[in-house]
Amino acid sequence: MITKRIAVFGAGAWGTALALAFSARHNVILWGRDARHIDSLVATRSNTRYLPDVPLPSALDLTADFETAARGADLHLVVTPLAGLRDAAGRLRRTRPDTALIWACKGLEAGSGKLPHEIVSEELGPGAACGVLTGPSFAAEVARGLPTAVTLAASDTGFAQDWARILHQPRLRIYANSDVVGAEIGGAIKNVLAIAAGVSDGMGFGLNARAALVTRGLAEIARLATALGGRAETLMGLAGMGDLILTCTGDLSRNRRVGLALAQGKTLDEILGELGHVAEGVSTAREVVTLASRHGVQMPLCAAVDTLLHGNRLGPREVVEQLLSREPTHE
Ligand SMILES: NC(=O)c1ccc[n+]([C@@H]2O[C@H](COP(=O)([O-])OP(=O)(O)OC[C@H]3O[C@@H](n4cnc5c(N)ncnc54)[C@H](O)[C@@H]3O)[C@@H](O)[C@H]2O)c1
Ligand SMILES: O=P(O)(O)OC[C@H](O)CO
Repeated sequence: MITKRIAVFGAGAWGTALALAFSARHNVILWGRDARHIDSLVATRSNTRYLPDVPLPSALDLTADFETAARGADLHLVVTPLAGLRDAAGRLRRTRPDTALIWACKGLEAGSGKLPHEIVSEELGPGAACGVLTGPSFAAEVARGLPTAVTLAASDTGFAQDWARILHQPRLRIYANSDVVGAEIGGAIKNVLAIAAGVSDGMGFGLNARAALVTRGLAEIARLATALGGRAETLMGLAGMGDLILTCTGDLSRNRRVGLALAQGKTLDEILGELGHVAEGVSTAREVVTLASRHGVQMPLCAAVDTLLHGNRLGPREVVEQLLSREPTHE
């Protein structure tokens, strides 16, 4: 077994869960940007704000100093919301230009619509040693050691295979893949569709409607991914169908919970205030509509979510009626 020094950036639910899981076999340091939050983790040996009821092992180091975390690590794992990836990659370029970087954030960058690997390439240059960790994985379950399987995708197959082997554990299974675009599109768009599934379930549309939504949603994801150069089979795997099913059906999903609350008539501001976590589907819904239209890809479900979240005050029922009145096409 090879032991590595791993720096995890982002002390929210997912960063904490991954730090905990990897600390079973590696030397892990967890960085958070808020010194007071890190002080509370140090004092209580738990992350009561983002991942309650899970004790942090004594072997897990904690810091609010970015350079301290970055300096000695063999692997830099960025698990901030997507909004923090550009800044983290830029800081790594300055402190550790030789970085091996994996990110676990999902989404399209607000404003630019860029995928995570495009952000990283702009910050670190095109030849950086890097990849994305994604797939069906609720932090609370990984933190409890429940069996989980995810994808590590990198355009350099050797990087994906090497780090998948190093990070793999029996209860956190890691499958290597070389399709970064497919893996990232799967992870980004399933969050938008989970909001739709929450709305549908919250309005009592039933199990048939949810199955239709997941299936037609997967078709939307695959159309966009292939238009951008991804592979259709990636979307049949963990990073696509696997994560879509989990997030559309599992009530641990923050994105699904946004949809459930919209169906109750709550406003987006109220919902995000109460959630206390990031729900990446909210900003990704805006960006995916622009990206899809730029590539001539039809994504009616994602467009409906965007209308509901950011549009001209149509309620869930009107948006669903609009969708149902569309002319059916070939499957
Ligand atoms: N929670 C999960 O189950 C899960 C699983 C897989 C992937 N993800 C992805 O991981 C990413 C992080 O999710 P999370 O669940 O940990 O979120 P979270 O809301 O639980 O925590 C976010 C953390 O990041 C910090 N933060 C916010 N903006 C930041 C920024 N600009 N720079 C640095 N830190 C910042 C917050 O202070 C907080 O500590 C998201 O992209 C999410 O889609 C989450
Ligand atoms: O809670 P969500 O909706 O952000 O989903 C968490 C993970 O992405 C599930 O794989």
